[in-house]
Amino acid sequence: MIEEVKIEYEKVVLVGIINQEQDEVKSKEYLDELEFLSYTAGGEVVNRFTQKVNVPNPKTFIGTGKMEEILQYVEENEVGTVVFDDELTPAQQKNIERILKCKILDRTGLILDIFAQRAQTSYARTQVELAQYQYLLPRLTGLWTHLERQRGGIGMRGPGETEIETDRRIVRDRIALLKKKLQIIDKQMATQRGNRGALVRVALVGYTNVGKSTLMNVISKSEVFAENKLFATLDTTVRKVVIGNLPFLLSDTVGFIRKLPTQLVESFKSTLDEVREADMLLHVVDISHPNFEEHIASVNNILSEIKCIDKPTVMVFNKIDQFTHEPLAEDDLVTEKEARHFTLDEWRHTWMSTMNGNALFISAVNKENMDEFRQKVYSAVRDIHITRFPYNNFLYPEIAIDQE
Ligand SMILES: Nc1nc2c(ncn2[C@@H]2O[C@H](COP(=O)(O)OP(=O)(O)OP(=O)(O)O)[C@@H](O)[C@H]2O)c(=O)[nH]1
Ligand SMILES: [Mg+2]
Repeated sequence: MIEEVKIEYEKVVLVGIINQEQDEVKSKEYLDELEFLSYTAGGEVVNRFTQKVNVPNPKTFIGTGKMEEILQYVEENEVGTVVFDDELTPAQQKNIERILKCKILDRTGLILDIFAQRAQTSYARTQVELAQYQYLLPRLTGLWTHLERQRGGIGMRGPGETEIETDRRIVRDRIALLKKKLQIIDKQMATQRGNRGALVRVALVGYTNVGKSTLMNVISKSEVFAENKLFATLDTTVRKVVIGNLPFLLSDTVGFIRKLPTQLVESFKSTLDEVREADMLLHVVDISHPNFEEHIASVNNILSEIKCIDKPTVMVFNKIDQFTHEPLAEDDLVTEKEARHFTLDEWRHTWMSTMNGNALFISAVNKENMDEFRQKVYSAVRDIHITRFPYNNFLYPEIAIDQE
C-alpha cells in the first residue's frame, strides 16, 4: 500500500525593494528566486511586498506604512515567516520581529537554513554549523542593541549582561571547536586528493540547479542526487571518467547563488578546494533561465573570490531542450531587440562566439550534443595532459571519440 505523505508547507511572505540598482523587473526576478529558495526550505509563498526604497530605514529596513500593511496581512493570514531579499542588520531583524511577531529571515538566513536541512555527511554538517554560528554571533549582540542607550547604566550590570556574555562565549568556543574539527578533516581530504596521482582534474561549477549533477550522471554513468530544488548537492563527488582512452577525474560540487553568504564561502573552503585544485573547469549554465547571464556573472564573482577565474574553462550551455525566446514580429519596428528575443542561434553569435570554440550547447536530460561535448572535453583534457607529461604523449593520439 502506498502511504500518502502530506508535506506541511509553512506560510511565507516575501519582501523586496526597488531602487536604482534593481528596477521593478529585476526585483521581480530576485523575488522569483527567493520564492524558489523558500519552497526549497519548505515554505509556501502566499504574498509578496515591494517598496521603492533608496535609503533603507536603519531601524526597520522598510518604511512604517509598508510595515503596517505587512503586519495586517501577516495577522489576517497567520503567516509564520517573513523573508527579506536583502541583508538585514541584526538590529533591523530584531526590530521587525518585534513588530510583526513572526519569524524574520533574510536571504542569507534562508540559504543557511536550506544548507542545514540538506547537509548529509558529517563534514557538510560541520561546515554548515560553523557558518550558522558565525551568522548568529553578531545577532546575539543584536538582541541587546535596543537597550544600548542604557548599557552600563543602572540595572544593566546584572544577570542580563552576564547571560549574553555567557551565550557569546559558548558560541565562540563552539566556533573554535568546529574550526579545529574542519582543519583535521581538511588535512585528511588534502591527503586523499594528493593520493589521486597524476590524473587531470576537471571540476563542474555553476549556479545552483543548472544541471551539474545530471551532467555528471550522464558522463560518468553514476548516480549523483539531482532534483529540481536549489542546493541539491552540498558535498563533492569525484568520479573517474574515461573518454576514449583518456582517464581523468571529474568532480561535482555545491552550486553557487547570487549573494552566497560569505560565511558559507568561507566554511565551504575545503569543498571549494576541489575547484581550486582542478586543472580545468566546466562552467555549466542553464540557458533556458531568463537570468542566465547574471548567473554567469555571480559564478565568475565567486570564482574570482577563490582565485579560480583564470583556469582554462569550457562554458557548457545546458537545457537547450527547454530554451524559449519571445519572437519579435517582423513588422514590429517599435520594440527594441533585447536578450529575451534572441534565438539560440543568435545567442551563439553574441559574446559566446568569442570563446574560441570553448562554448558548448547541450541538453543533459535529452543527451543532445553529447558527442560534441565528449570530443571537446577529450581534447581539452588531452591538451593539459600533454603539457604535463610530454613523454607519454603517444598514449593519447588524436582520435575520434566513439559515437555512442
Ligand atoms: N529540461 C532540462 N532539465 C534539466 C537538464 N539538465 C538538468 N535538468 C533538470 O534541472 C534540475 C536540476 O538539476 P541538477 O543536476 O540537480 O542541478 P545542479 O546544478 O546539480 O543543482 P545543485 O546541486 O542544486 O547546485 C533537475 O530537475 C534536472 O532534471 C536539461 O538538459 N534539460
Ligand atoms: Mg547538484
